[in-house]
Amino acid sequence: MTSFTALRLHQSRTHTQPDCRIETINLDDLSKGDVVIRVAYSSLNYKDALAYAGRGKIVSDYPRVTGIDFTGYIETSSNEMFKPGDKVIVHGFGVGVNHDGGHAQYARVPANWVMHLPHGMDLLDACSLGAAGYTAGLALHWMEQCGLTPQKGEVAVTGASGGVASLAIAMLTHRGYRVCAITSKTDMADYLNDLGAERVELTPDFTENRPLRSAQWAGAIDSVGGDMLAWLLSTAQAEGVITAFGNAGGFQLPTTVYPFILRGVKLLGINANSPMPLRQQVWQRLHSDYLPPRLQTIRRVISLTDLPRAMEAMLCRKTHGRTIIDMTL
Ligand SMILES: CCC(=O)SCCNC(=O)CCNC(=O)[C@H](O)C(C)(C)COP(=O)(O)OP(=O)(O)OC[C@H]1O[C@@H](n2cnc3c(N)ncnc32)[C@H](O)[C@@H]1OP(=O)(O)O
Ligand SMILES: NC(=O)c1ccc[n+]([C@@H]2O[C@H](COP(=O)([O-])OP(=O)(O)OC[C@H]3O[C@@H](n4cnc5c(N)ncnc54)[C@H](O)[C@@H]3O)[C@@H](O)[C@H]2O)c1
Repeated sequence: MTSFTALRLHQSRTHTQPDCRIETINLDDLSKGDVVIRVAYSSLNYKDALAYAGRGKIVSDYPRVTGIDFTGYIETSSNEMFKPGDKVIVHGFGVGVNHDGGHAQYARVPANWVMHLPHGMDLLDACSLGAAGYTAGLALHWMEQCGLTPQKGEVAVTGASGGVASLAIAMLTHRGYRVCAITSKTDMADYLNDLGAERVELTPDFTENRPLRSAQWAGAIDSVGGDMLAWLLSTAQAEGVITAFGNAGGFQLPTTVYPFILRGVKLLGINANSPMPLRQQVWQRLHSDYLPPRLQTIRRVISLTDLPRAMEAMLCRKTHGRTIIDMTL
């Protein structure tokens, strides 16, 4: 492993969008850590696409290997928790943002960011879940902690064809929830029905901004933010539970206090960068009762060379499901 291939962003002298290069680098080029991992799979998340485009304050310094999640084998470790060949997953902790990430054949990270895969889980399925599956699982975990059950009523999932949302639909329907998939893509109905959605609705018209509307949802999982999240709050049932983790459609929240004080609606914030004990708890469930079926339908496997094109497509809302990078291709 003297040298290997990586996708790195470099600061551009002329543009806010960084220069993206697939290049040969050495271990010494990577951020520091006591564990070296041979990356088997990494994935494309919205945050990687934002980093690629230089949008938002995602990457703190350059050059930077992108990739906020990955699975692979321990190559070397000076920490006794890990031995060569162990199967592991890494996501969060600033990986791919202020520490080199998973869009490379090798990654080097501190040992306390690394998690063994749940026993029996394979590297491809684990990466197909990745940060996205963890986010969907964490949302479901907190919603159920707040009393959501399938008997309470329908659950809405917005940005429905996206990575987190596709996994959320498969997880929810597998657990017996009735799901309404809300999408702006007219050609995605068959895909969303295949994942188990009972109904597919097009993004509503937000022009009439009302504090409350007819109550529909016992719960909602929102990738979009902005007007969409405000609309979900205004259409939630009494004691409905809404999880917010996304900003794909905007970061403002033009709402009122009425859903909270007249219907007792619960708005839960979801941050996938959780402490390790919570990660381990949710990952165990992702390998048991939360394990979504249909991962093969949700994932598309590409090579590192194809990744810049996939990032462009994600920014234009032309991707669906999860995009997985196989580092051996
Ligand atoms: C997988 C996870 C995801 O996909 S999350 C979605 C992708 N993330 C984004 O789009 C957010 C990108 N970030 C931003 O646009 C900016 O950092 C935002 C949030 C607007 C804040 O910028 P600005 O108003 O300039 O403030 P600032 O950078 O001086 O920070 C203010 C205080 O907030 C903190 N902060 C910043 N970023 C984070 C973060 N990611 N997590 C937790 N805290 C954060 C800063 O440290 C700062 O606090 P302090 O003053 O240092 O105590
Ligand atoms: N809080 C966290 O820890 C956390 C973790 C993972 C993802 N996220 C966020 O969740 C969101 C989804 O991430 P992903 O990786 O699934 O991305 P994705 O691109 O796969 O999915 C986003 C979906 O939202 C849709 N969308 C975008 N703009 C829209 C709009 N204006 N109206 C309606 N739909 C719109 C897209 O078409 C796509 O289907 C992103 O905002 C991401 O940053 C947050």
